[in-house]
Amino acid sequence: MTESAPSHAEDPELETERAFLTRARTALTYMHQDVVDRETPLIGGEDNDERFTNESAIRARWMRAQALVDLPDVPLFFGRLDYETGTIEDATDQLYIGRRHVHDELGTPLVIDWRAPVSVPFYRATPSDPQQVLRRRRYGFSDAADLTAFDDELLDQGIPSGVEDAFLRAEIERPRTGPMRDIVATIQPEQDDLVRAPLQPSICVQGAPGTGKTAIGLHRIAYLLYTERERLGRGGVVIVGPNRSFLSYIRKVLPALGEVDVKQTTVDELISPDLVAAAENPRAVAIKGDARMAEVLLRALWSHVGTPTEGVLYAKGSRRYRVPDYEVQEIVSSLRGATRYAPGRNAVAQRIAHAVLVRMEQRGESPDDRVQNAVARSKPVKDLIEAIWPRVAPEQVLFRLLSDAEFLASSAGTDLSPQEQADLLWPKPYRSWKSAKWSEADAVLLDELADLIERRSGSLSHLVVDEAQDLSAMQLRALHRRCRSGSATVLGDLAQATTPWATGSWAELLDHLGVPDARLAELDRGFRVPAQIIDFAGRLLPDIAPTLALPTGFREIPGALRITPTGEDDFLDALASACQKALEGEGSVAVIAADAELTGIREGLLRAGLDSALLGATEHAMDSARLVCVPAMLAKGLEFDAVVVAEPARIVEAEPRGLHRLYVVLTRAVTSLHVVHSAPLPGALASYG
Ligand SMILES: Nc1ncnc2c1ncn2[C@@H]1O[C@H](COP(=O)(O)OP(=O)(O)OP(=O)(O)O)[C@@H](O)[C@H]1O
Repeated sequence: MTESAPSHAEDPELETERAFLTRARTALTYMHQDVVDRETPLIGGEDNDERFTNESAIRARWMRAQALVDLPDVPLFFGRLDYETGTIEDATDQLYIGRRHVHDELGTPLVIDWRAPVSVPFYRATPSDPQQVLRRRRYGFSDAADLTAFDDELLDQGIPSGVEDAFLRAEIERPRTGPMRDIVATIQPEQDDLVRAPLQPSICVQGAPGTGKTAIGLHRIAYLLYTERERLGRGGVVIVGPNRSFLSYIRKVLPALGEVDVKQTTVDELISPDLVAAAENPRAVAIKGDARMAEVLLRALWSHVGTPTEGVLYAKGSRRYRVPDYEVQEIVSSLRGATRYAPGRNAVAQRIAHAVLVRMEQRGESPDDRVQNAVARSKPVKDLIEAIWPRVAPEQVLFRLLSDAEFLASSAGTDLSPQEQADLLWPKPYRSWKSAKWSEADAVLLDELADLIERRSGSLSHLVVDEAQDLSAMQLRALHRRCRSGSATVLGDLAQATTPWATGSWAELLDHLGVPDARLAELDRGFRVPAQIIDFAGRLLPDIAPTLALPTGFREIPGALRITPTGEDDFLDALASACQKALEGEGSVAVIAADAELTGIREGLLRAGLDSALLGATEHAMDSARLVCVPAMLAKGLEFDAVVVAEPARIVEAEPRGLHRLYVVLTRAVTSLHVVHSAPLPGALASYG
């Protein structure tokens, strides 16, 4: 806790609270040891079911033990609610609220999980609606998780704390080192409403930078795993983030909340984990992400089904049965497009076999189902199907589309312009579909084709999609296929959409994701970024997202924003001194620049005398180095105490949606932003001053 929170250094009550903390810690250690020591009851036998049951039991015990590990730097409780005697059934009238449930050796609860219904008033009670709470106590902790302070609100007397904001502020301003922390002690009511929203309907949060979207998504998962563990356990939960740096940044939040079994991945890894992606031209990537490709693929696939010109002649002993060409044509055209492609082949075989059976019956025979199956598998039927409804792999279809201009044109119809078709074709085609190298955008198309050929089971129970505004229609469709009957938490900000294939509207995006009825909530109270910085970056909004409201900053910090114009020759010196200045403060520092400039900037900073020990090699050094160089393309979702932005004009020039990218870059700072530029500031920023 910083100085802004109240301190009670010599207070005997503080000593009592500390003693209680020690007692709770001991109890947790006991709970953990109990799970570790307990034998897992295993069932005898070695068949698959029994082995699976035993493995599941061992894993469940391991996970429980993991969830009960006491993390030394994470306080066990952060608040207390006092009720009038007798208000809460089966519980004491004083509840300590913490990250997980802790009980003593007799089973008496010591700390109540923040997710339990009785904890809700900690987040929602107000002096005007005390929800039967007499007193709400919040605790302050040192970075080493020592209890250092507390503050009371006497809600029944309508006395607000007066320092509630100070707690939140102190929490936000605690210097950043390493990965993201949980916000469980200070979740705000508008956030709590989304965290505790029921599993259905899905929710979609449009939120300005730093409004807590990512935090909400993670806490919501922890909450849902508490209230709906069984339903979610069936299919599992997956969090999809924009890239590995981001996933590494958020990796510790759920474990700190006791949840150690949630998969966190990127959309590319989820769709095609083993792909060694080939590079490709950005215009092709944008077209491949467009929803029109779904129609193009559908046509391309079904164009493999031909029109039969001959009937089938089936022989059994000396007898011959003929199904004429027009009847086979009818069968094929009634099934074309009516099922998935692969089951369609079987259906055609069965229908032809049935037509043979009818002829057998007409001759007084009495064939049964076995005969029908034998006919369906017979050579003449199989040969016919191979000729008119051939087996195809997704790769074969896409290979033809990307290498054969005529095939592409006939599949594209009027959906793609001639220029778009030209952009899609490989400049140098591969020799065969087996030797083709696929890009990430291709992998999504292959996924779509695979589903058109054979339906995917799509068993996930819940999907959290962070930075969803950047996903293409085709990626969203691929995600939907993995979670067909589940629900979703969709998080994003249209103003931060930097991909050329971004859909641009929540309605359209939710439709592609298969959750058109999701509840849409908008957040505009920014916690990360000081007000002056948000106001500065917000000048870009009328150009990049005119429909969105201007966000507000929760905090003002004097001197939070600095802008230094320089000449070209002095640029690196000015940048180095901005870094030195930023390093004088506490916490993490990032220099963010256009990707292509970064290596030069890093070398320039070292030449200008910046201590190489302080300077991490890449953004991956975030856990250890004080100062990291971050390419603008990877800044999304990250945050640093101090940010130095080098040459915004270069960031804007580097890509088609460069102004959106700049908006992302300018909103990463918790405490200070220093912009150093030799070229004029882009867009509406130019007139700032
Ligand atoms: N209620 C809160 N209490 C303390 N800290 C908070 C709270 N809400 C948000 N924060 C902090 O503000 C910062 C921004 O939160 P988060 O990254 O979740 O925002 P975001 O909306 O996802 O931002 P962006 O769109 O820029 O990625 C984080 O450091 C988070 O811990």
